[in-house]
Amino acid sequence: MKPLITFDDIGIEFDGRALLSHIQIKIHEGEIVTLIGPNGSGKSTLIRILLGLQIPTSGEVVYHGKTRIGYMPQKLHIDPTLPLSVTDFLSLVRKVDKHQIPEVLAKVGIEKLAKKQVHFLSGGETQRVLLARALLNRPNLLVLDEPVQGVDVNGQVELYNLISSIRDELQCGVLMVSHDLHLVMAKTDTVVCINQHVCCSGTPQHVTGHPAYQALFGIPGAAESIAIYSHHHDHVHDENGEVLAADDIVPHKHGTSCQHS
Ligand SMILES: Nc1ncnc2c1ncn2[C@@H]1O[C@H](COP(=O)(O)OP(=O)(O)OP(=O)(O)O)[C@@H](O)[C@H]1O
Repeated sequence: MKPLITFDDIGIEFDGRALLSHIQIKIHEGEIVTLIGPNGSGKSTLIRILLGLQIPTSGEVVYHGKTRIGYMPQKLHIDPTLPLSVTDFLSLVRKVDKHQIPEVLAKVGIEKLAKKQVHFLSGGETQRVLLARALLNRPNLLVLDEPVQGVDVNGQVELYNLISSIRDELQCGVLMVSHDLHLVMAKTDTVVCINQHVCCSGTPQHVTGHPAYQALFGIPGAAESIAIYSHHHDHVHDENGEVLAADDIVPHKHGTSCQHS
């Protein structure tokens, strides 16, 4: 598979503190890469760096050839007093060829909503409109920041299936942020877990093949709430997110104040 972009040793600091360090990720044509990580771990910042909206403190994004990015943000922000149909909304995209609009609406399965006001759309319909917008101008890299936000579980599965079939059809690369590895797993080629640095990465099978992960996913009902970031790490972070050297890891000593058994 041909590489599309590489995050090459990306680092970024805010207020003198490292948020991301030495991030190395390559995305290929036809590959779905899912970024997971705790809240505030820098997933959206990494996407902002890719979009050129944030300058990294170190490293660079390498674009291998011509990259046309289609971006789907987390949420749709539109003035609720503004009457705007789905077609009007998609027409606002810069340099859009309006003839493409019915085509992208059909691709995401909402051609019937072309004239509907965007404020009256359901959560799932809104996400499909945002996906349709990302597909305008024929991208070869789709960047999706939490594409299933505000959608019920069945709708989430449908959206992941749709993203996967779009990838199959367009052979584009896909980089998406997800909070739910459990649902997205079947539709992902590569999972990258970031928490300041790349903690672990590989196929979902590789990540979920770990005994600690399997133990958590094996408990019905527990998976959704606790298993998302539960894979094994070969290192320990301190309270600032820094990786501790082996010598600095102090084993826990039980005492009278312990609240556990
Ligand atoms: N321009 C900025 N200046 C200062 N701090 C920033 C800036 N941009 C992001 N941050 C901080 O960086 C941290 C990471 O934010 P980011 O949105 O990238 O995390 P995330 O992993 O996408 O989180 P979530 O899962 O909650 O969406 C946050 O604490 C945020 O406040």
